[in-house]
Amino acid sequence: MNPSPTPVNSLTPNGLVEVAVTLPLFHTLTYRLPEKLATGIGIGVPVLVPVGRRQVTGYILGPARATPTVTIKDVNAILDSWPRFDAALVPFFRWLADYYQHPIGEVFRTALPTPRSGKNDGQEYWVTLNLTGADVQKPGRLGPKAKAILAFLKDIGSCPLAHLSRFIPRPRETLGRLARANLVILAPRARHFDPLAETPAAAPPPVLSPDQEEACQAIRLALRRQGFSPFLVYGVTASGKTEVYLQAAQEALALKKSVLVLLPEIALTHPIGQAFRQRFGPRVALLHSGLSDNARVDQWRRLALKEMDIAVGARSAVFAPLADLGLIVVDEEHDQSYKNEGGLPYQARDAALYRGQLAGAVTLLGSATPSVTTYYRAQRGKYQYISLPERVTPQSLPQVHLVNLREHREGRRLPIISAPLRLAIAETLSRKEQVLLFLNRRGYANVYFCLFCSHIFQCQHCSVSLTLHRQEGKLRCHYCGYQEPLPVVCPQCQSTALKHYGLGGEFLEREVRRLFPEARIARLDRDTASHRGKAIQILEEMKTHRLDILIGTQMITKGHDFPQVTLVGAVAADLSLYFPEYHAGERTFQLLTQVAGRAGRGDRPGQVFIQTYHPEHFALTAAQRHDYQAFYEAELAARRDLGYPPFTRLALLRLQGKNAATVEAAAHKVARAAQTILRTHNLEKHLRILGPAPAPRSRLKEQYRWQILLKSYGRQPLSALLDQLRASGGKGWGPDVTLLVDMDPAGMQ
Ligand SMILES: Nc1ncnc2c1ncn2[C@@H]1O[C@H](COP(=O)(O)OP(=O)(O)OP(=O)(O)O)[C@@H](O)[C@H]1O
Ligand SMILES: [Zn+2]
Repeated sequence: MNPSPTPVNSLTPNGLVEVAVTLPLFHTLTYRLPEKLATGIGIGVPVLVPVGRRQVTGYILGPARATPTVTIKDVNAILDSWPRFDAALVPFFRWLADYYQHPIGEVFRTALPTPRSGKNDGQEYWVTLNLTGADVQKPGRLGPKAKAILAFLKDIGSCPLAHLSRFIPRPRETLGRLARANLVILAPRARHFDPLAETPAAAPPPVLSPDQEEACQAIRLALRRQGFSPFLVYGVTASGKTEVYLQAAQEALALKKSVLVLLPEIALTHPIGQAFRQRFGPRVALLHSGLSDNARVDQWRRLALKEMDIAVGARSAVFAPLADLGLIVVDEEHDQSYKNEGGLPYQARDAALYRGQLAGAVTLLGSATPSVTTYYRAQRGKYQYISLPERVTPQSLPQVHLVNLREHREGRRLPIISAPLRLAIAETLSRKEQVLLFLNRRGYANVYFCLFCSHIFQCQHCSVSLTLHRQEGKLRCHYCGYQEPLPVVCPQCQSTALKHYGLGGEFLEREVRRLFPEARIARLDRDTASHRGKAIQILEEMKTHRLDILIGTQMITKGHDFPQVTLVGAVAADLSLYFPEYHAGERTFQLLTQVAGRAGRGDRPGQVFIQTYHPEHFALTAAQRHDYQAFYEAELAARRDLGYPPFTRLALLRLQGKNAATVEAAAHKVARAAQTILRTHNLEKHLRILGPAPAPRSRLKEQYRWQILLKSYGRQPLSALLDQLRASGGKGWGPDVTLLVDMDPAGMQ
């Protein structure tokens, strides 16, 4: 198919092009496209350009917007012939840079897969037989290896060289001779990676429930009308949202539009990708950072070249090069994983909404636990509201029990699994049904300390305590990766009375194995799923009932459809309540409702045990009663009182650097500058500046951190302040201090 990038040479008679270079620059640069490079090159093509003495990767955004007065340098080379994005996406990238106050070059660095390096990367050699079947018998003077190769190829015609080498060792030299004799053709081909190759055969689509039918009608109507049309699809767990997305995609494809589906977690892209592949075949691409670089680039290329027109992926798939975008689905829209930390700090759901607006696409935000902000907007009519209040599966929502841990001490001991939960697990196992245990903490214990002098083992690079990983015999920092062997004496008082508290998944697993030695048990968290494919494998084992009990962090709470799970235990439901964040209650309600939603999705009823010290907290009681509305109203009232989103917009200014004193000084300087701007621009009524203060994690990865929180009524005052601030901080805020703007921060940590 034709790559057909929008040609720039026809648009730029003077040969000047605008290039975004992958450097922390807030502006784009102008280069001349030499005649010899100009043919076929277009918007989105990666090029090599000189910046100072360096050669830097950049992307062509279009003809130069203005003719600069300085000398203009030439584009040095074209790195690849196919465009990474088309003209329609350029305004999207500009918006990202602008909204997130981020250097435009870095936007591209975050958004795009890196161009291939190395010559044959992404290509492989194929061997093809160049004879008719009869001729194969003829050539008499060939050695045994040559004959073996021809015989091998006779059956299959052609295959990758690597495949041939598995059967006929070291064939290259012989192949060279055969190629020179025109008996075989040896040529490179683009390597195809198909991450969804193993998709099992499809079951026929179900008969839609009346609610699903109604939802699909509304979405179809919007698709046919064409134009931006955002929806909140609020559907309880197992209400069949996936089927609604599939139906919507069907309609979009019928209208010759492309489809983008976002999921918050890599592990979820796989089953949903498979559901789309089953329905729509090989036009479905899978995009996430867990794929190899080559596979990712290959999927990207096939989308850009319009060989595929459905992209299913995690957060960064929001940048996927889909032309004629008609439908965007953001599943589990409430999920915090949509926020990128590090690099460009974008929120993929918010970015998807903007992309939908630019493309004139129907944009579906789906969740059983919509974020308060999304629900608020739907109530105010900004989004169309679709509700799927019932499960489509045979059983209704599970019964939820709150277990008050205060009442379940066993002597002086506080068991990690209370008696009621233990009994329920035993009964569930005896019925040959499955159990899911949720504990949102990794490792064995997250605090290791000296009983004698109370010394707490902390990371050398971060102001956080080290987590005990007992199996490995290590203390590890969950922020920077620092690790050390498990100490046996306290460095402060030389005592050997070292203890731990704050139990994590590793401990829970040990305990579960002890209590239920017969059960088949696995644990899924970032420790056990560190290598590619492992998470998918564990989830697959769970789905096919080769496991009885799955223990996991938030990775297992949402989206998954395990019909034989009838018991869910939330082991320490309060963990997320203790976070010093304004949305701690929201997060707790979401986690518990989602994990509860994994129970009873098949033929048999489900039940849920939530272990807590705060059974009276509204986030827990609402989760127990499956009462989103009650939770929402209580939460919204609190947000209004305290001036938090959706009533305000937040931005966090983070200052960081290696020297504590300069960072602190810079933080005060920024705060003073912000106050001045506030006064001079009459923004005081609309915006509040809180801080500066040391960040809750005052040191991370050797960087000292201070922060200033901006709370703004409306977006305008906030962007006015940030623009002014950037202008006044032109020369930087202090030696080796960086200022990062985190728009709509996910947390204050
Ligand atoms: N109309 C239907 N009739 C019967 N079964 C259906 C129907 N629609 C979907 N299902 C099945 O119901 C199960 C739950 O659907 P799905 O996983 O889409 O739920 P969901 O709404 O996305 O839930 P969650 O928010 O928990 O992810 C799936 O196994 C799906 O195949
Ligand atoms: Zn650390």
